[in-house]
Amino acid sequence: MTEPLLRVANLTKSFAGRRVLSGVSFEVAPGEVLGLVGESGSGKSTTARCVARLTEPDAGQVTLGGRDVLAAGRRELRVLRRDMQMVFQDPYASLNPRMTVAALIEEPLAVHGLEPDRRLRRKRAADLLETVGLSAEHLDRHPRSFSGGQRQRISIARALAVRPRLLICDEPVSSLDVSVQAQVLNLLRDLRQRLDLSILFIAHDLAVVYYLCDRVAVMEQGSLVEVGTRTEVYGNPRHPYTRSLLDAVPVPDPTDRGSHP
Ligand SMILES: Nc1ncnc2c1ncn2[C@@H]1O[C@H](COP(=O)(O)OP(=O)(O)OP(=O)(O)O)[C@@H](O)[C@H]1O
Repeated sequence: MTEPLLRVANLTKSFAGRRVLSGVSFEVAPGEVLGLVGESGSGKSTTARCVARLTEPDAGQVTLGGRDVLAAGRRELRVLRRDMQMVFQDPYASLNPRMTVAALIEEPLAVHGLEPDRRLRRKRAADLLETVGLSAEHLDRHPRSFSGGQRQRISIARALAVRPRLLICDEPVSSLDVSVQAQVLNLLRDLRQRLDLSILFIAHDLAVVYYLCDRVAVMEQGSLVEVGTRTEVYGNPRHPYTRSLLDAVPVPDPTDRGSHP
């Protein structure tokens, strides 16, 4: 089996004495999309934040490409974070409204010292906008002149600027209208293939996860209760919690589709 890109083992976290994560373990292979599903409050965002070390877990291991994320010092953590970029739920909150699109996309390049030449940085920002389905003409505009879906495309361009190997997407389409959700999901699906990206994709919407993910991990009250391929989990859920999640919403019949989205 291929070496996983991301390996998470026994992640544990409490806030103010209340256990929020209890021994969470999973892996993401190179080029794989793993969906993390579960009800609100089950611990999905905390898991993502612990993986990127935006929240310090109490215990557990996280390795990215075999490198220990939780033991990394400041400099090494910066390098590791370049390889795992996050896309958040709310593109209205995550993009600084005072910055132009060019500045927003160029900022991570400057932070990581990746493209010192100003002209080349701008060229890269223009290319990235086209990669996410926008146009270089948008470079000098501010986030306020874009719709929610366009802003999420800008967030994705910003995340891709440093050429990460892993995208951690925390509910990236749940603040968008349904028709726009489909466009952003298509973009992620396309990017994953074109750039050979791995994605940890967090969502409470099971249909969205079914559409995009190869494997699915189901989280209940801070524990993973089931991990399997999309077809296994949706077609033959083993855990009662997974069954109750699936019963609550209409999800496409997995036997209707091929094995790959
Ligand atoms: N910084 C924090 N301080 C205290 N409690 C927190 C903190 N962050 C998260 N929690 C609590 O941890 C639990 C898990 O939250 P988390 O956001 O990880 O769940 P989630 O599955 O992502 O839910 P949602 O879909 O609503 O974001 C919740 O009860 C939440 O209130």
